[in-house]
Parts: sequence; C-alpha cells; structure tokens
Amino acid sequence: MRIALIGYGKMGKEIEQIALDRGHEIGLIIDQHNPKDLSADQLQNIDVAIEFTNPDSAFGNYLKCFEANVPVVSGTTGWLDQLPEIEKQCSEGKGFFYASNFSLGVNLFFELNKKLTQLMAPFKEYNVDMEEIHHIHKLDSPSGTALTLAEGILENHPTKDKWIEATSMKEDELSILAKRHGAVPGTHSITWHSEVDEIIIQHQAYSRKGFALGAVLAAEFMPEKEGFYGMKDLLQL
Ligand SMILES: NC(=O)C1=CN([C@@H]2O[C@H](COP(=O)(O)OP(=O)(O)OC[C@H]3O[C@@H](n4cnc5c(N)ncnc54)[C@H](O)[C@@H]3O)[C@@H](O)[C@H]2O)C=CC1
Ligand SMILES: O=C(O)C1=N[C@H](C(=O)O)C[C@H](O)C1
Repeated sequence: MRIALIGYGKMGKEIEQIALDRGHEIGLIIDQHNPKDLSADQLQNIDVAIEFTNPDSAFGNYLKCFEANVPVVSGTTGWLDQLPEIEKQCSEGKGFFYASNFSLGVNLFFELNKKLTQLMAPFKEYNVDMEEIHHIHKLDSPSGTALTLAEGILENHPTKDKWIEATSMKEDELSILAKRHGAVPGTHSITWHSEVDEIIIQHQAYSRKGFALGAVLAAEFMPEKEGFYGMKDLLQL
C-alpha cells in the first residue's frame, strides 16, 4: 500500500518503521513543521492516510482526506466532541478507522475491564477509581484510553454514571487521576477497593510499538472501505 503519514512525531516515526518493514511505501509525510499544509491534491495515489497529530489538528486533517476520498486511520485523541460530524460523513461513504488505543493488549484490557465491572457490580462494598500515567509531552488529559475504560465501567456499573478528573468518593462519580511522568508510553490502572482489600488491574505499555503495529494493521484493513470502523472490527472481539 501507498501510505500518507499525517503527523510525523513520536507515533508517525514508529509507524513509518513498521509500515516499511511490512513492505508498504510511504507516499507522503505531512507534519506541522512542514511549510506546506495538507491539500487534497497531495493525497492523489494514496491508498490510506494514517493520522497521529493533536486534538486541535485532527478534525481538519480528516476533512482533507475525505475530500480526496482517502480512507483515514487515526489514533489522535482529544477531538471526540467532533465525532458526530465524522460519523455523518462515514454514513455518506467516507472511510474512517479510529481507536483511542491501537494495541492488542489494551483492547483485551478494555474487555477485561468490562467483565470485571460486571462481576463487581453487585458488591457495594467496593468502590472503583482509575489512574493513567503518560509522558510529560502529552497534551490531552485524561487519556483517550482512560476515557474508553471509563465508558466500559459506566456502561456496566449500577451507580457510576459520570467520570471526574479529581478525587471523589461520590457513588455516582468515577475518579480518574492523570499523572505525567518523564517518557512513560502509557500505563492504565483500575482499582476496586473495599474497607478490607483491593483488586487492581493494569496495562503497561513498554514502548509505542504495540500502538504503531495496531495502526498499520488497521491501515491494511481499510483500503476501499466505507464507513466507521474500530478495533473490534479488526480484532473480531
Ligand atoms: N490511539 C493510539 O493507540 C495512540 C494515540 N496517540 C495519540 O496520538 C497523538 C499524537 O501522539 P504523538 O505522536 O506522541 O505526538 P507528537 O507530538 O510526538 O506528534 C504529533 C505530530 O503531529 C504534528 N502536527 C501537529 N499538527 C499537525 C497538522 N495540522 N498536520 C500535520 N501534522 C501536525 C506535530 O508537528 C507533531 O510532529 C496524540 O493525540 C496521542 O494521544 C499516541 C499514541 C498511541
Ligand atoms: O499520548 C500518548 O502517548 C498516548 N495517547 C493515547 C491515549 O490518549 O490514550 C494512547 C496511549 O495511551 C498513548
């Protein structure tokens, strides 16, 4: 495949290496630091665009790709307030694949989190909260992964119906604590605690390799596709 990389930072460079190792061609690299803005013309002869930029850039990049009828794989987080417009364009024939986290491990962790919430739900002795740790350069908070984990809890818990980025003991609020340390790739922990004990589940990324491989596998899935896709479609979870 001929791939466009939109965003050539930590993820773009990791994805480039894996894409080349898997025999793909990088037909275009666009980064904010490039003098030229992304245009539909530049996307001619591109099979799929992989977009990892920042919360303020992602939506505009998607629209440029849709204009060129190039399917998009994006992992950029922090833009989901604009999701309804993307879903509308996908219903009209554009191809889009989004994941807050592309790693196999985290997507299995998403399912473990939902099942554990269902198991713990009847036992009011336990409260639940979450912690996420990322590198100091991360712009958004809480992480997109943490928000997906929070959704999994809120959908399966009898009293938790909102998340809050603060410490809360209210039974309807799920606390998310976001920490920024050094170069941490991404660690997410969920703790169920009672007066006498606690149960903790955790996913710890050692590097960005798992995220990048998942994004390239999603790109291989997308050519000629129309509609909105996610990791459940790729992993058949
Ligand atoms: N879904 C997933 O599995 C993962 C998602 N992410 C998300 O991906 C995004 C990027 O993460 P990193 O690569 O670590 O960030 P980064 O800051 O290292 O790279 C982002 C790059 O995008 C460029 N950029 C900014 N605006 C642009 C625009 N309008 N057009 C083209 N390029 C533009 C910047 O110059 C920078 O080089 C973040 O939102 C992060 O949360 C990161 C890792 C995994
Ligand atoms: O910014 C990052 O680095 C990451 N962002 C994603 C998120 O916001 O969940 C995925 C991963 O945790 C790394």
